[in-house]
Amino acid sequence: MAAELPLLLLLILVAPVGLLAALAFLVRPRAARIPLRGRHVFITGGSSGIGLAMATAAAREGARVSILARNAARLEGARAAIKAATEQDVGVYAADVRDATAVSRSLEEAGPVDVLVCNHGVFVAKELEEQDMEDVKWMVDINLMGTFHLIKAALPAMKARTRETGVPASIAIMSSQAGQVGIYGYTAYSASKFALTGLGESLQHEVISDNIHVSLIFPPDTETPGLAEEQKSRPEVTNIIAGSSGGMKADDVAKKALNGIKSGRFIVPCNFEGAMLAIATSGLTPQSSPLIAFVEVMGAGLMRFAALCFQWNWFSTIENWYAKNKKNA
Ligand SMILES: NC(=O)C1=CN([C@@H]2O[C@H](COP(=O)(O)OP(=O)(O)OC[C@H]3O[C@@H](n4cnc5c(N)ncnc54)[C@H](OP(=O)(O)O)[C@@H]3O)[C@@H](O)[C@H]2O)C=CC1
Ligand SMILES: CCCCCCCCCCCCCCCC(=O)[C@@H](N)CO
Repeated sequence: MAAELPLLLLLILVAPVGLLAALAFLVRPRAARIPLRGRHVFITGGSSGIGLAMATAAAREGARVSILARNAARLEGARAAIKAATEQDVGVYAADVRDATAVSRSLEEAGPVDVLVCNHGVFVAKELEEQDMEDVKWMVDINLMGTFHLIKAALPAMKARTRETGVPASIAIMSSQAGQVGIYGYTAYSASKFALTGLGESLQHEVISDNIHVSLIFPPDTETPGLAEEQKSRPEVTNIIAGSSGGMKADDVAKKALNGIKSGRFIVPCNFEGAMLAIATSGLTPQSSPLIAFVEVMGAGLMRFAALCFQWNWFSTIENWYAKNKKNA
């Protein structure tokens, strides 16, 4: 026994180092740094909430920022607010992401993009039975189809630009923690956000040869005008379950998002629960960090167990709520 002890200690030490070395060789795509200073950052939904916070932070870092949204007055308000906060002038484009022609026109006017942030998004939480199909279609059209329109329109010039400059570019997509796990009240919204993961994973394969890195950002409930509006009608059960992940401020989400983009991360969690969710749902997602890959490999079983505990808790919440409110009586 005493003779085997050093051997055992050696194994315990060597095994993780060996795994880390293997992962350093394995992980793909290769890590990249994507600078913001002096580059063109185009942010949809940049007139409010998370998009406005990202536009402000990017301008502060010395990027040339363009923002796109529908409401021209809110765009002008955002332009003034960013100017006041950073002394930078941003370009504003009034367009609806559902209108492919208007999106193309805006991108043409704005010029080639280095960092495309598809952040626009709409959400109304309701049980599917209570939700009109118009609202389902509205969320899918804006959150999913709008993102397709943007990427289709921006990609050719982005590719030409990376070829010309050799500096990596980024396509960032704003998902949600409701894009990692389905939640009561979010059938349409979650579907629109889960779809973005499929879009992003496939797209990363297609654009890696052009030195373009895709980032998917997964915020929890975040204090924004959009959330304030949503909370007026969000089902109580949705409120309780969404409360499993700590709420954030838009500025903090913006900081996490921009850091993720700059380090070329594919999955960008925003808080501690988000980090757990990222491990639990890592599946076949691209990963450029050996260290995070190590945590994913080691944490997979434990996070699956944690996930089952969360589901136990959520199903209990639903059961209790229905019992109390006699919905099924
Ligand atoms: N706040 C939260 O709790 C969370 C939000 N998210 C996601 O983050 C993103 C931003 O959310 P948040 O900041 O709360 O949203 P807000 O409602 O505060 O802002 C939404 C922005 O998107 C724009 N927008 C909406 N529809 C369209 C459209 N059809 N065409 C062009 N622009 C549009 C809005 O401008 P206008 O109306 O003038 O077009 C506005 O600038 C969304 O994708 C959301 O799903 C993810 C997790 C949590
Ligand atoms: C393995 C361990 C798992 C750990 C924790 C899981 C917590 C999940 C909470 C999900 C919250 C979803 C909020 C959606 C916010 C949103 O997008 C809306 N506000 C609309 O904008």
